[in-house]
Amino acid sequence: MIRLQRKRDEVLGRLFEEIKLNNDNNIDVEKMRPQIETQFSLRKFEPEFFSDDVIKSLTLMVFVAGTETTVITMEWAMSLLLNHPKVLQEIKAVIDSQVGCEPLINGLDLAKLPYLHCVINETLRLYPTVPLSLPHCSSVDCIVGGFHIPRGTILLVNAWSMHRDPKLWEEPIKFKAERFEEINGEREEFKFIPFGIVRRACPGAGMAMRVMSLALGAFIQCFDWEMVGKKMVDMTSSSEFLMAKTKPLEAVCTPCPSMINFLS
Ligand code: HEM
Repeated sequence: MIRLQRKRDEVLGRLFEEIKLNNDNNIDVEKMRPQIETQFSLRKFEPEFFSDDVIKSLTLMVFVAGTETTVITMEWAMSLLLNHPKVLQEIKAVIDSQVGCEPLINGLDLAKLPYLHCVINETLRLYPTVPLSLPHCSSVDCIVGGFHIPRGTILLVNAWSMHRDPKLWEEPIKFKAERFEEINGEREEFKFIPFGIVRRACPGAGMAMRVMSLALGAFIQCFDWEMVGKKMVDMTSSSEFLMAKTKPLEAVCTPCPSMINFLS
């Protein structure tokens, strides 16, 4: 642990030095910029709070909370699409007609691809990457579902079972992305909570949805995807804090003829 922490400190330290060198005399509060730069610029106003250690921890949190969750969800989404080739073809057709071959899909195109958004939501419903969310602690005595919960109890919310509850969802086990076309807002009835809810909900949810849509969109725009052999992709999940696939996804991708110029 100590060795790893030192290594982590070195990497972040180098990143800090680079940013400090580039920006020492050049801080423009209005400009869009990476999170670390923003924190450095805030140090001017609250030097005691924004110490190197605090900035390092906040930066690290974004890596820890943001990378694996996003990658695991994309792997689930791609696996579901391979097992449902018609849905994959449908998205591909929309990308071909709405975005075309060049340039690569960008943020503005996402508004034209609502179905891709539904596919990611349906993936997060069936395979919520953080199935038990993060532990919370009750701040007062309360009664939930008839159970008395004393103040100070550590609580886990089982998003996985809520997302598959037949009382809340029609055909809950079925992959049916179109169900999200009808759901008005992702927080409807709080039955869909892959990012938690309210005050301590995931602050990276918007970014995660955007990054996943862009990456999956680009994969589909650039390549034709097929399963390896005739077997369906194995969808067994691990039972860890982050719910990953037990068997990593293997797939065959071939560059789309129309994208070869762009890709090369
Ligand atoms: C598919 C991707 C992601 C999923 C499924 C996910 C899910 C979650 C969940 C369930 C929580 C706990 C919410 C609660 O306590 O009720 C959480 C917290 C958090 N997430 Fe995410 N997340 C994702 C991506 C990201 C990204 C991209 C970032 C940052 C760029 C991020 C940063 C955080 C942070 C900092 C917290 C802790 C918030 C707090 O305790 O107040 N997450 N996330």
